[in-house]
Amino acid sequence: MAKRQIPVIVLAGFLGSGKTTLLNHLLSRSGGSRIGAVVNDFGKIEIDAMSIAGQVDSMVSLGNGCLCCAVDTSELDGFLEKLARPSARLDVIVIEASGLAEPQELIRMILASENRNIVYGGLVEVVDAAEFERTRATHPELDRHVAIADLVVLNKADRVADEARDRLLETLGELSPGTPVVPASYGRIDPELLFDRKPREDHLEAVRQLSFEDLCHGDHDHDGHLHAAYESVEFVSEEPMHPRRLMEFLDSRPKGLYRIKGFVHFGIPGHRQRFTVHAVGDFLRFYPSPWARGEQRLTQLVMIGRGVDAVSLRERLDSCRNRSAEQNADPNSMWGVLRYAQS
Ligand SMILES: Nc1nc2c(ncn2[C@@H]2O[C@H](COP(=O)(O)OP(=O)(O)OP(=O)(O)O)[C@@H](O)[C@H]2O)c(=O)[nH]1
Repeated sequence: MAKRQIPVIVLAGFLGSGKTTLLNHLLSRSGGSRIGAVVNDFGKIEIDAMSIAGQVDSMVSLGNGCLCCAVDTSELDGFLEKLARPSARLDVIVIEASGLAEPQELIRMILASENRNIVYGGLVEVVDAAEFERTRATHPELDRHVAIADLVVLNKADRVADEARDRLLETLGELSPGTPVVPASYGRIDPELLFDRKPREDHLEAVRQLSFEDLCHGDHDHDGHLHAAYESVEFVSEEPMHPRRLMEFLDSRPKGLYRIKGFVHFGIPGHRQRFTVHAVGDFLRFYPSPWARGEQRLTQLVMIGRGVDAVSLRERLDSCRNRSAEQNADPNSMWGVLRYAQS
């Protein structure tokens, strides 16, 4: 009997569209299926990997830079080899691309892999219903990503009115005729939609054609990639953060700073939990949760944007450190943070 090959699904979508949320949903709803994940963070601190660790059957993390730019694909091959070994007993492997990755490059790497245990399983493109029209105006490349998808998830449907959602469904349908588009909130889609989906031949053809063009033009050009214009800035503090000052920073964050993610330690009595923070465009949320046992109380932030001044960002965040959190434990100081908190 022929050996079953493990499908490798690419999960892509612009910064903050909800890829990690969707992956976590899949992991919690996988039933008996065993899922392996490859997580590719854009920033140096692996926030995405930390946000899913613990739930996954097998995970490898590739931080600091887009996987789609790997000149040497042996790194990804090595990871796939590790995940696809029979002893891992995985049913499916999901590659969560960075929010700035070029999915067709990742698909090409999978197609080029000589690993006989795997097979390309399709592209799932996550679209942020609240941000898509704006993002696509600045990044027309996103249309191309939707066009080669095998499943489009119109995520954050809860953030738009019904009419806007219907318009978006229509637009997405036009961008990728014949491709299923499913509206979702918090990535809650039926896992069966992914696992039994075969990549469309015409989409694969489009990717292959690109590959041929690239060959004709020599080395492919990363300047045209989404991430060429973006940079990430990291901030780490062992000292707790001052809630009011941090809120001032977040409320006046520079326009080009599209994405912030990470964990914040305030250390204020009554609020000593880990506050996961997410900003996507204008959206801002804190999610309080207990620290893991033995986890170091740290603030770790990754900020991703265009034309941002890294030095000034770090200076501004430095001035948010609360050097004596105990003395400055004003019970009202958390109010601004709690306004954006969601449990
Ligand atoms: N309201 C709402 N928020 C959502 C939904 N899905 C995700 N979010 C929130 O959006 C933020 C970003 O979600 P992530 O899953 O981290 O997005 P991502 O695509 O993995 O982000 P990057 O890896 O940085 O590109 C988080 O605060 C999520 O809780 C949704 O359907 N509705």
